[in-house]
Formats: sequence, structure tokens, C-alpha cells
Amino acid sequence: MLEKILVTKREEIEQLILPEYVEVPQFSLYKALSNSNRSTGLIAEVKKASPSKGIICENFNPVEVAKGYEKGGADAISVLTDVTYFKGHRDYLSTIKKEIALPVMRKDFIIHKKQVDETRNMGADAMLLIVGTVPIKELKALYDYAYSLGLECLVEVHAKEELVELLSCFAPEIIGVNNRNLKTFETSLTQTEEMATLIPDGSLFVSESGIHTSADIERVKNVGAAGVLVGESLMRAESPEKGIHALFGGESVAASS
Ligand SMILES: O=C(O)c1ccccc1NCC(=O)[C@H](O)[C@H](O)COP(=O)(O)O
Repeated sequence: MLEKILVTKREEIEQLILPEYVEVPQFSLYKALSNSNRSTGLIAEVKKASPSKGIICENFNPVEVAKGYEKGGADAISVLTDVTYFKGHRDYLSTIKKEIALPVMRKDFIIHKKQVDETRNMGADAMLLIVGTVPIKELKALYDYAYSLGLECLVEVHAKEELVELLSCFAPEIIGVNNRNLKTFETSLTQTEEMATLIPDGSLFVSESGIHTSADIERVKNVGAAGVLVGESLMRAESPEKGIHALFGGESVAASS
């Protein structure tokens, strides 16, 4: 699946026209997760569809979802901007960014400097980089370029070998362990548990994908995850606020209005 997505991305990059840069207030993902009011920070994802689940949310209103996440006490928002596989759009991110005061991360498959420029021009605060999508030195160059533009990166791994390769090159500020196997689409929190001890002390550790219950949050928290990235279970909830409450229960901190 990843290879198919990357073929599409390479085609898109050839046609890519950058949006105009509009100045917006910036918020730090790292600080938001580190200073969370809960024992585990929450990146709540705006996700209409996915390759594994098809359409997740029929009546999709990205801005309303993001506002609901903010009200429900999320620490940061992730927005899928890929059109082909996730039915996302870069305009969703730009619009959300103008409406909420939380860090907004672009979740896409970023493999070229031009996409980093695009991400900055969209108004994002942070972006995803996935180990294995480009050679590790290129990934480091994209990471450095992003930070030079004021964009933070969540650097994601799907396997132990990828984490070892990443750390042999550099230790990112924020490391995400994705619990999804990209070949079978199955998620297993064992991924987080098995890689936890390898995450350096200086990096913020985020567990991503397949988190559906408060027990799941406890499980990843117990092995040291400082944050979680949750999409599907929140998108399927009766409302974003109720979804966050169901995941965090008593720890849920709704934003003051
Ligand atoms: O979600 C998918 O099906 C998927 C398939 C192929 C590559 C990436 C994919 N998802 C991206 C993500 O990492 C998730 O959207 C994110 O971690 C949230 O996961 P979830 O809470 O399980 O929706």
C-alpha cells in the first residue's frame, strides 16, 4: 500500500502548485503535548476516510470536527490532507488553522522539499515524516528544512528496524510509533510496547493508530507514551467531545469557553 501511495505522491509533486502563504499564529506541537493537562497528550485527527476502512464519516465537516476536538480538550489536531486515499484536502487544514488555537499537524506522505514549502504555506504548525518513505539521510534533510521554516515534525516508524535506522542517523524531538501494519492494515499496540524501550529519553514518544478505548490509552501510557494520535474512534463517536470524554473519562479536560 505504501508504495502505491508514494507513486501517487511523486505524480502529485510534479504538478504541485504552492498555495499562497498567509501569516497565521504558530503553536508548538512539542510544547502542547509536553504541557498537556492529562497524563497523556492527545493529537485528535480529522479523518474522513482511509484505505483500510473506506468512508469513516459520511457527513464530514472538518472545521466542526476540529472545533469539537478543541472544545473537548485535545492538545493538538492532525489533519489528513491526502485527497486520493484519505479524501482529505489541504484547504481543510488551512481553514481549520484559522478557526482554532491549537497546533495543527499535516498528516500526509511528505517526501520532497516542495511539499514542506506547501505545508508551511498552508499554515500548518507541524507535519508528519515517515521513516522508509525516503532514504534516512533525505528524511533528515526534510526534517532540518522543516524546522528551518518553523515547522515541527512527528517522525513516524512502523517497525523496530526502522526505529533503529532512524536513531542511527538522528533522534527527532517527537517520535511516533504507528501501530498499523501497512501490509495487512491490522493494528496492534504490541508495536508500541515492543519499541518503547528504544525511544531515547530526550524524544517525546507518541503512539499512533488503533487506539479505541481508555484501556488502550492506559496500555501505551504504561510503557511511556507521552501522547496518542487518535483518528477513527473519535470520528465515529457521537460527537468529538463525547469521543474524547469516552477515551479519557475523568481525565478529560474540556477547554474553557
Ligand atoms: O488509516 C489507514 O488505513 C492508513 C492506511 C495506510 C497508511 C496510513 C494509514 N493511516 C494513517 C494514520 O496513521 C492514522 O490515520 C492515524 O494514526 C490515526 O489512526 P486511527 O486512530 O487508527 O484512525
